[in-house]
Amino acid sequence: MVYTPSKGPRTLYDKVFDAHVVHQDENDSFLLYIDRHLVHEVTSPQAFEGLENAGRKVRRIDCTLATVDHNIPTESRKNFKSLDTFIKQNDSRLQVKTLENNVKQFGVPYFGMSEARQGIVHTIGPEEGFTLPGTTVVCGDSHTSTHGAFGSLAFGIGTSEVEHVLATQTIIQAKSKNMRITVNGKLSAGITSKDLILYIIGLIGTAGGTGSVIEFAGEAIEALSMEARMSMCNMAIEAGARAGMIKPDEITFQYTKGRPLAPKGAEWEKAVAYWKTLGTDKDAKFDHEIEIEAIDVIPTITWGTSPQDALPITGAVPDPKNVNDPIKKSGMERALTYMGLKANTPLMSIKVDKVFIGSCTNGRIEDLRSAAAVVKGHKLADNIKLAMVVPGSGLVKKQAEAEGLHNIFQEAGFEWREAGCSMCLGMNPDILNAYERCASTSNRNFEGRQGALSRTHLMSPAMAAAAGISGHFIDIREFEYKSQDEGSPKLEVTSEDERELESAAYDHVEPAQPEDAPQDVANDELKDIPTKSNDAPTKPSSSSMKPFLTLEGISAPLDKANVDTDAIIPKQFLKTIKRTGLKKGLFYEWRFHKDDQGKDQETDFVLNVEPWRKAEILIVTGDNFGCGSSREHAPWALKDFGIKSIIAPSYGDIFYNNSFKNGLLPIRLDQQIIIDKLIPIANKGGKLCVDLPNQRILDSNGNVLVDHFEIEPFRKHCLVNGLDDIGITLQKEEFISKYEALRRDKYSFLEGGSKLLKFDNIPKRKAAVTTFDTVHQDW
Ligand SMILES: CC(C)[C@H](C(=O)O)[C@@H](O)C(=O)O
Ligand code: SF4
Repeated sequence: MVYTPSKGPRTLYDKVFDAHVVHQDENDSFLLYIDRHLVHEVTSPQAFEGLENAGRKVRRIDCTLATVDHNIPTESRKNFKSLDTFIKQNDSRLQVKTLENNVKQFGVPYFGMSEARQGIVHTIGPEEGFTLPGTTVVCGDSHTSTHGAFGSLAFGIGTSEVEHVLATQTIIQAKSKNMRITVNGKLSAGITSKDLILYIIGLIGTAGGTGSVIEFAGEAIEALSMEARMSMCNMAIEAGARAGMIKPDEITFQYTKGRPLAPKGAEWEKAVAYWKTLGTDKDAKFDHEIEIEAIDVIPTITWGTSPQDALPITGAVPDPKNVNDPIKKSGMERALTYMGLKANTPLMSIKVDKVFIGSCTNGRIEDLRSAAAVVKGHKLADNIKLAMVVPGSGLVKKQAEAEGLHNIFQEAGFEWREAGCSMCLGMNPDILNAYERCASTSNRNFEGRQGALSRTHLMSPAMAAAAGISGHFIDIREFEYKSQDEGSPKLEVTSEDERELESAAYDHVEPAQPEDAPQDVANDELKDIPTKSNDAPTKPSSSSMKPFLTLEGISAPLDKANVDTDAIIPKQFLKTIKRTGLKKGLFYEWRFHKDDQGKDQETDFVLNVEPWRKAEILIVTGDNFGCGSSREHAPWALKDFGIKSIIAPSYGDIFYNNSFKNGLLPIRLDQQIIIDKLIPIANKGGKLCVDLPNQRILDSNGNVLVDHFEIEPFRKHCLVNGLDDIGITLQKEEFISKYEALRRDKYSFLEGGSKLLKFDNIPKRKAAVTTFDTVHQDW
């Protein structure tokens, strides 16, 4: 179907969406062109494997950029010789080496561990100018929303979609709703965008943005630097939104100009002229509008196990006694127990064990500057067991060192680390021990996130640094700085300073490379990397789906809200390079506890008890099932256990999407209907029948319990026919090529992409890691 964008006033999201429609099908499902695809080691192995098994290539290596971030140790790389000696955890090493093998095989530009430009995907994209205004950006990672700070449409995808994008450079999408959050007035001195976004999530909740793309607008947003805008959009996903976006403006252009991959000369002018047209039109309609007064925002931290558990630092731990909703009340009680907190305790009296400054939310140069300004001249409090600063990228680290920030941190007792995700989710050795309390600048405080039974409090870099110095949470506005004399602390950086420092960050000289990196990766013995899956009878690719028609099976109740994907499958199970074998990890922290010998023992969690051990349908009473991370391991684990359908009031967007790609049917139903009609049956372990063709739910006697549930026609079509998305999209080659021709002309400033990256340290003849000469590959 030919797509005709609306002629009326449009939002920023509408405009970027419209500019990328390759094809619209009858069912209101769109094929969107993807300009930028970031790849990391956790969510890509199965995608590359699928590609290889189907004999497909990466369609646009110039639109693809890979790096390693989640699994890598953050200790000094001075003695880095090879991945074999440096990464001690076998599964982490395997995942990193698998990516190195894949980028080599498929010719994808890649920043490996011996590259100064390596870093967290969401830090390196903007740094390199790979992320550009008005583009579509995807990555197998939920915090891809970060890039929306440039006015790009940026969202996280699952592994099946990573494979889809690698193969076709497109993605199948439904149009989201438009939501605008306007922040009027100016933020008070010392209040950061992290405080603001925590405040917003506290207000609208982690499901507040579900189904929507949020545009952040208003005077306070326009005054933010690009890095501060990135922290905001980074956490849009924590508000349940598909993406967060901010209109590109002079601040955006200044930040972007001169980046290695930003357009130059006439192409730059052409690009800016286009980018200036992207702002929301005056009379454009939003489905939801929220207005906030900046003056109301004060330093904000979280107390519980969800980012929405945010409170002003002057507040106290909430009391479940004051809550009527039974699901909320029990969630609050559980969070208090988990966090080891008593109701009504003033937040500022809570002591801290560890401090983590870093992550894709707050691991950029401005974040480190504001933390260093706090730390300068102080020492860590005696009760702090560990405080670490982990720059978001090698270039951030270099810049910080050029400014002497590392000395400030180290003199105060902080550890100064190498770039990576680190303790944000602890897939590497940086984890909290059980019951340790951490002041963290990351974005998620889920149970077990930073280590089993760990306790995370989210806050801004300045607040985390101040907690380290004080030993307990403290209001940054009352903190006594010692560094006024030298022009520090800089809670705000003037745009002039900023420009100078930013350009310095990219004016780097490549460090001398260790002998066997990365040009010699080709010679590395990648013996432990299976290039083909051994344990599956059929080759796994996204095409191996059985049709879903009716399902009759035992139903199990789950009386919880905001079940995040970290809870569905904790991080330690993400290190697999396969799609199978994840049954043990499903709800791991809830299903198992350790006995005295450290062995796993089953708890009385519902899925450990007969008859629910054989449950095929999960009935969830609370909202927002599967929120958080984009890990497709969540539906893989559910399927591996035997769950084939989930019924809940609402879902995290990415999880919802990922489920369909794996033949797992998520059904949205009104909470009251679930509680009244389905839960009584599930509580008894009774059977339910999901009839997808007729969109209804019956009991085992054939009585209709729900005579209609909604499902998008395209998704239903694919499920009942067992259709493979990639196969469907490949039939639209004609439209994709046509779009690419238009793009080469109209958006010529996007051409070139990551293939323009220079790897000065890699002698041409040995450039095995990347093959830049093939831009458009034929199928
Ligand atoms: C590993 C990845 C799938 C995950 C995400 O999607 O967010 C991770 O980055 C996280 O923060 O939990
Ligand atoms: S949220 Fe944490 S783990 Fe996820 S990409 Fe960002 S830094 Fe990495």
